[in-house]
This record gives sequence, C-alpha cells and structure tokens, in this order.
Amino acid sequence: MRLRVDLLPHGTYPDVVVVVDVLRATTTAVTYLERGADALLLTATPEVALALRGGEEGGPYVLGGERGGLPIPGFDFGNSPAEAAGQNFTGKTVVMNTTNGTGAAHTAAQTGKHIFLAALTNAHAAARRARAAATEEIAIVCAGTDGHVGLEDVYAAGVLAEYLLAMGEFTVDDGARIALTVRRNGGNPLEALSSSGHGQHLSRLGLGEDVRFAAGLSTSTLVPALVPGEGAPEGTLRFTAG
Ligand SMILES: O=C(O)[C@H](CS(=O)(=O)O)OP(=O)(O)O
Ligand SMILES: [Mg+2]
Repeated sequence: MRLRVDLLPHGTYPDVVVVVDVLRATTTAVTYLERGADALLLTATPEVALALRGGEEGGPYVLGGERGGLPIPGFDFGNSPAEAAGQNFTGKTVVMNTTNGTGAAHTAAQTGKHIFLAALTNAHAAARRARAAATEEIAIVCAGTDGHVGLEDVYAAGVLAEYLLAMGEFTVDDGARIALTVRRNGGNPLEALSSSGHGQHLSRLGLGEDVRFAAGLSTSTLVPALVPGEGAPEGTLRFTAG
C-alpha cells in the first residue's frame, strides 16, 4: 500500500483521496455534519450554490462559504466552524463554496475512486475510513491557500500519516516524509495552526476562534464521504457522513 501526500492538489489519483483544508473548509464541513446536516453539496462556483437555492427561502438548502475569508453575499453563513458549531442543521443540506477546499475536492473527484474530507477534528476517523477503503494508494491532498502550500494542511497531513502508519505497512513518498517532519517538529496543533500564515490572517480578521476550534484533535468521528453516481445536482459533489 502506498501513502502519498500532495502538498497542493495536482495530478491524478488512482484510489483513495483524503482532502485536507484545516483552515477552514474541511473543519467546517465536519462540523455541519456534527450539527445534524443530512448532506453537503460542494459546488464548483458560488453561482452554482446561489442558483441551486434560487428564490426559495426556508427550503432544504443552506448556503455556506467565503471569499477572502469573509461570507459571500447572498449566503447564509461564512466558512466558520465555530459559527457552525452553534447552529442546528437537522434536515438541511449545506451547500458549500470556498476559495481552496471545495476546489480541491473537485480536483480529487475527477479521478479518485473514494473521496473523503479530513481535518484535525476528524483525523483518526478519517485515517480509519481511508485505510478500510484503499486497495493500492491513499493520497492525502492538501488544499493550500491560493496555490501556495499551507502549513496547517501539511501538519494535518502528518497527523493523518502518523495514524495510518500505526495501522499498517506503507511505502511513503517524499510528500509524506515532509508532512511527518512538519508534524513532529510543529508543536501541538494549536501552536502549528497559530503559527501558519493563514492562521495569522484569520486571527487578524477576528476569526481566531476558528483557529482554536480547528486545532481540536480527533474530536469527531464523522467523515464526509463522496457519494458516487449521478445523483448530485450539476456542478456539485454530494458528501454524507455515511
Ligand atoms: O475560509 C478560509 O479560511 C479560506 C479562505 S481564504 O484563504 O482566506 O481566502 O478558505 P478555504 O477554502 O477554507 O481554505
Ligand atoms: Mg484553507
């Protein structure tokens, strides 16, 4: 079994892909499911999300997303796990569009067989799901920020790699070696996230609570998994906790 870490999304994926965007898309996605959402629809663009809901208020769709870290006009929520943790999404499908994480999921879904979303908050459960589904390779794909490598994602990839290596034998690539080195030398999760460029950016925006929330290690057992097939609306990927 191969274990690969892509520091940014690229290439093709033959088997399992674990998409990581700790700050903040995948942390928020896990939180939506924790707070009762039936499903997540990750859209290719904000326009797809807005068109899905149309003029329908009070329907099944709730929109969450950001640009520049701030909520998108017309959306109900930003991309904040701390905000999501205070809501009840029972009976709702959350439609998400963010700068980096939702795009990384779309890249992964072009070729991968099994796509999971992982954050620090669900890292152990995500590693177990990935190991159970994989037959040849687990690729951990770091979303990064605007095409630049993000320390927070590489650190989380190292946490996932540690869990996976404790579960069995892997041949690892240099991306995995880098992620493990960052994990082992990056301090605890809050220190690592707080020292990242994006963590500092969010703190400057007054979103430090999201950084603290995202640093919770394996606090959730929910793993968003892509539902294969044609069922999702065009331009969306449907994830559920099943
Ligand atoms: O919401 C976030 O933290 C980022 C937005 S940005 O990098 O500040 O533009 O989006 P994500 O897709 O979760 O990385
Ligand atoms: Mg990010």
